[in-house]
Amino acid sequence: MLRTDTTLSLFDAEPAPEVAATSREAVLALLPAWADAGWLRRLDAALPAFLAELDAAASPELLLAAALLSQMEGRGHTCLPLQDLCGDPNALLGWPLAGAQALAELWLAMPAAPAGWQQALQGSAVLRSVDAGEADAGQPLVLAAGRLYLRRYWDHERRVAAQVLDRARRAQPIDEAAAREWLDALFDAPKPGTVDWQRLACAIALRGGFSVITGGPGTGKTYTAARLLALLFAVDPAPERLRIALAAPTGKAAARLKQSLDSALQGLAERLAPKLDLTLLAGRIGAARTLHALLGARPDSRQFRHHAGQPLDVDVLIVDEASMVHLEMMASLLDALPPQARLILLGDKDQLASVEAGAVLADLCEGAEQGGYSEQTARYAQAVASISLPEEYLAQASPPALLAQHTVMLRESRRFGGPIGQLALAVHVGDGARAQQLLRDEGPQGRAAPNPPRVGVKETWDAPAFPCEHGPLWGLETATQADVLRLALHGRPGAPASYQAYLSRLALRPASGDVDAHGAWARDVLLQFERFRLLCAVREGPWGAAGLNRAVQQALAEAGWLQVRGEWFIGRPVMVTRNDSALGVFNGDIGIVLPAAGDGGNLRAWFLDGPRLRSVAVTRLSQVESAFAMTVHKSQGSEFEHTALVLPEQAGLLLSRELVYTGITRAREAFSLLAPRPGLMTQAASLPTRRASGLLDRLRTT
Ligand SMILES: Nc1ncnc2c1ncn2[C@@H]1O[C@H](COP(=O)(O)OP(=O)(O)OP(=O)(O)O)[C@@H](O)[C@H]1O
Repeated sequence: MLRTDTTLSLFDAEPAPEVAATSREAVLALLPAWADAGWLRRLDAALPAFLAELDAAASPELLLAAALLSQMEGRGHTCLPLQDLCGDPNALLGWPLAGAQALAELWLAMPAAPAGWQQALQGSAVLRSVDAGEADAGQPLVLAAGRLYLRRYWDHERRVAAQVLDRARRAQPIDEAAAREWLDALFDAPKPGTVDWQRLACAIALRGGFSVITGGPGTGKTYTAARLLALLFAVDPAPERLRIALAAPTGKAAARLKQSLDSALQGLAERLAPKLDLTLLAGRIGAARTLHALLGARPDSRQFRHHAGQPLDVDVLIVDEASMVHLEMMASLLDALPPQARLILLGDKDQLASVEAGAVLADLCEGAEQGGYSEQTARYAQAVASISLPEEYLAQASPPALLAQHTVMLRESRRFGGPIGQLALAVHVGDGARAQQLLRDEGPQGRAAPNPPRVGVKETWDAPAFPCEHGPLWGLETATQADVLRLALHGRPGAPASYQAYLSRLALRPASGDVDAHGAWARDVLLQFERFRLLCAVREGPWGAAGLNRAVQQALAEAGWLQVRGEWFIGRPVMVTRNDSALGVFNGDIGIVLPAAGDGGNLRAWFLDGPRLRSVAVTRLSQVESAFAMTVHKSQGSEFEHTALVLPEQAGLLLSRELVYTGITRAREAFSLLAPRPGLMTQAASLPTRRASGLLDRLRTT
């Protein structure tokens, strides 16, 4: 289940002196030292101390397990599976050598099998054993199905699974003849011997209260969602009252969803006229919002305005970029959705999960590649969508999993067939050698351009020119920070988009006073900035987002491109790091600091939400960071003409297959990889991550 990449086994450590048992005091004494060494966070060491105060009889096993659980939760896992803890603790925890050795010594005094752990954990006043049938008395820890949870995450998992399954079971009444007629109108006639997965996705989403449409970049998730909305609208008995809402985890992803849906609906209008008036449908679709805004986030609170007692006013909710929706948010969303409403999740199951705990979409889509459709689903697909599902997509297990009957994976990319798609595929299947070959060999076949001119840049950036023989893909596996800076400012042959595009526009500020021209200028600067981005695997260090932000900013100041004066200066790109619903800015929003229109305009951060331009006085923005470089995590939901992925010297478990895949799929026309030493990408491609969670087991219902 979990990655087993580690080369060190805990038990390879020097044999430690025989330790028969340990005490709670001994464990509590060790943990702060482990936090000092960086193997645990302070928080992880503080939790057992707190639990020991609540329960003076808590076992040493419980205190150690609580610290490890807290650390796991900080890395995105929702629980500590005892089986994996006993099987390969090192692979589970991913500690560096010194940490693994320290743990190995303590390990000798710990139970060797899950049953031993279970016994040592049970009976404490701070733990509720669901397996032992204990009642809920508000205990902070929960032991269920051999997994140790922080109470909160156990509760979220339970609620998400119950809600998803309930909604999937809630069959919607269907007039099959009408559905067939509309699917024929919405899609071209099925080609014999092929499966139109988009058509199937619409048919499947029509019959349940819950459905998932997954697929890689450009496979037509939004295109399909537009057709699905038209279908739902067409077959609804009272379409004029249908309330449709759109949402995504970030403002940018929400704006993209709305834009793509609008253009897909425009493309459909002619096809469906005069049978269906899509302007009426468009009028029923609300603005695309962030999930926080949709649910009604309250300042400094985890509670939302909408919940089961005050549900959302919606009949159909489409959530895009669902891979970024973490467990807690999914639980809140499902709670707030009226029971009869339909939820349609769109997303790429292979992308990185959110930084927060849980990988809900990946769990929901387990087995989506194989289909796993029941005979009943196959009959329905034939009757309603005229699709004959090949044997290989029918369920091997009997009875078939319920959720598979509500999930469709789109398989043909319309935008990503070229070299970038091939590279993403190679990484996705773990073929690092092929990925490297693509980065080395992908020549432009005549498209080579000379190195772009270098303007106003210090000599240090002018190391030997980047090679000319590369097209959309390029990798430099012995890169220096100067290479990264040079690429950021000049691009490379085959991929000219760089920060130079927006920097050169900064100088074109129109005469003061002309508000329209000022707005057009701000828009242009923002759009040019969005053409290129440096993405990092990590935040800290010279190869991390924070380090590169400082380096790029300093280099641009030295080169005279930016007049850096204090924190706020014209041209500083900023990323919002905390939702502020009062200001209307949300975590992940990217803006650029520019003056307000008018004489000596005060500095404002300007943002683009799709076509809408807005600005916020910089004095009101407290939670932002520079955005020349950003982590791959933060880049989800965005695409850039040219994306450069910078890998760090050391990233431990952070450097995963999903991270590199997500970085590559942010590139629209060109992708560059910069790494300080060879082999990092191959290593990452061989390391798939699976987050520990009990959701999958709960969802494996038939
Ligand atoms: N069946 C189809 N026929 C023609 N064009 C299609 C079809 N499906 C998708 N497209 C086109 O392919 C492009 C990508 O589609 P779309 O944006 O819906 O993909 P997506 O999976 O939502 O992408 P993303 O990964 O960016 O979210 C769009 O230009 C869309 O119009």
